[in-house]
Formats: sequence, C-alpha cells, structure tokens
Amino acid sequence: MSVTQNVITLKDEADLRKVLEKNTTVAALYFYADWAHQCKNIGEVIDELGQKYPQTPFFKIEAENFPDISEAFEISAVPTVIFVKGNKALDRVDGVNAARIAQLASKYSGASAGSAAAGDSAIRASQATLSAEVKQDLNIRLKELINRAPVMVFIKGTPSQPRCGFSKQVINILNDHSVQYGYFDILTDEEVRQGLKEYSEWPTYPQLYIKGELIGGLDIIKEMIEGGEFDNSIPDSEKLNNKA
Ligand SMILES: N[C@@H](CCC(=O)N[C@@H](CS)C(=O)NCC(=O)O)C(=O)O
Repeated sequence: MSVTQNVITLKDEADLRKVLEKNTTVAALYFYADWAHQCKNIGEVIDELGQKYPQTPFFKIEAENFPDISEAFEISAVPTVIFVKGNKALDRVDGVNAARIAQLASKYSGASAGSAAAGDSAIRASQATLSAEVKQDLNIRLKELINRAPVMVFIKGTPSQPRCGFSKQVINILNDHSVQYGYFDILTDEEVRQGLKEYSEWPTYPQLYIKGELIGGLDIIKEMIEGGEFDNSIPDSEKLNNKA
C-alpha cells in the first residue's frame, strides 16, 4: 500500500508542533509501539485513511520515543488514536477499533456521512484480521485469568468493596465457607467483562471457576449449597479450615 504525504511517521517533535499550532486543521495522532502486534493492523488502517482523506494530517507516533507528547495526551496503552485541533483533543479511540477510527476520520475530514457508511474493503478486511488476532490474544488472557487461582471469582468491585449485590453475596458465601480464592474485578476491564461472557458462554457476573472450570453464578452456587455439593467442590488445598 502506498503511503501518502499526509501520513507522517514522527521523527521530530517540531513537525507535530507546527500542525498543532495551526488551530484550523484536525490532525490524527496515532500512538503505537513496534512490539505491539495489534498496532500493525491499525498502522495499515491509518495508511489507508491517509489516502482516503488527503487533507487530514495523520501522525504515526512511537509512544515510547516521544514520552512528552505521550504524557500530554495521556497515552496509557497502544494503539491509541487521538483527533486533535490545535492542542485540543476532540476525540480518542483507545485500543483496537478500526471501524471507530475510520468513522472519526470521516467525521473530521468533513466527508459526508454517506462516504463514511460506505467504508473501505481494506478497513473492513483489516478489522476482520484484527478481530481474529485480538480475540485469540484475549482468549489466552482469559484462560490465564481463570487459572490464576484454584478458586477464582470474577466479580464487580473487590471482596472488601463489592459493587453489586450478587457479587457481594458470592464473596460472603466464599468467606462463610472458609474458601481461599482469587478474584478479578471485571469493572476494571471492559474487554475482560465482555470477553469472558462469550468465552464461557455465561452472560452475567459473578462467575465462579474451580481449577479453570466454570461453576456458574450466584444461583448455581446457592443450588450447590442446598444440594450439599458446594463444599465438596472446593479443593482441599483451598479450604482455610484445613490450614490450621
Ligand atoms: N442470577 C444471576 C445474577 C447475576 C446478574 O444478573 N448479574 C448482572 C448484573 S450485576 C450482570 O452481570 N450483568 C452483565 C454485566 O453487567 O455485564 C446469578 O445467578 O449470578
């Protein structure tokens, strides 16, 4: 794919400053890292958008090489794309979301809604490849999280400050039954929150896992307690009573 002149890999901060000083142009700042493979596809999307919207300057900024700029734009992860006018951030896309980046590029280029809707095959293809890769990465991460402790609970909030009544009840049950457990607060990570629902085919939280296997949510746990199966399902190593 040929790269147009308006797609600039930043080498010198001054080049960016010149554009930021102009208060009339909307520019897209794409923060990336060479080691983050999910950035590769977004990089291609940026090249494509650069061709499509030649009047918009697109800056590719290697975040770690430009710590001051990255800090000024509060970059905490890559890829991140920020649309700026002057020094003002108008919109940002944190993470891998080619469709949203394309939508905003269209919006700020002044293109009609129709052309945004038409989209580009390359952007769609890139989004598809990206989705597959990202999904694979997410699944690896979810598997690791599920196996982080022999008894692992995914809740809203923390055990000391649950932020949902269902999560609170599960924590109370685990404590009452003297179970040692690990937890993950799904409110801190939307990707995990949505991804785990699909991965485990379980639509709600809390979710309890024992040795990497989904047990279920609060209702299931309550049923297991009524049926006398709950305590038996907890590995001996995780029963605090056994650890005197
Ligand atoms: N009956 C469910 C109750 C759990 C539930 O309904 N959770 C909701 C509200 S906290 C939930 O996680 N919704 C999906 C979400 O918030 O992402 C259970 O047995 O666990």
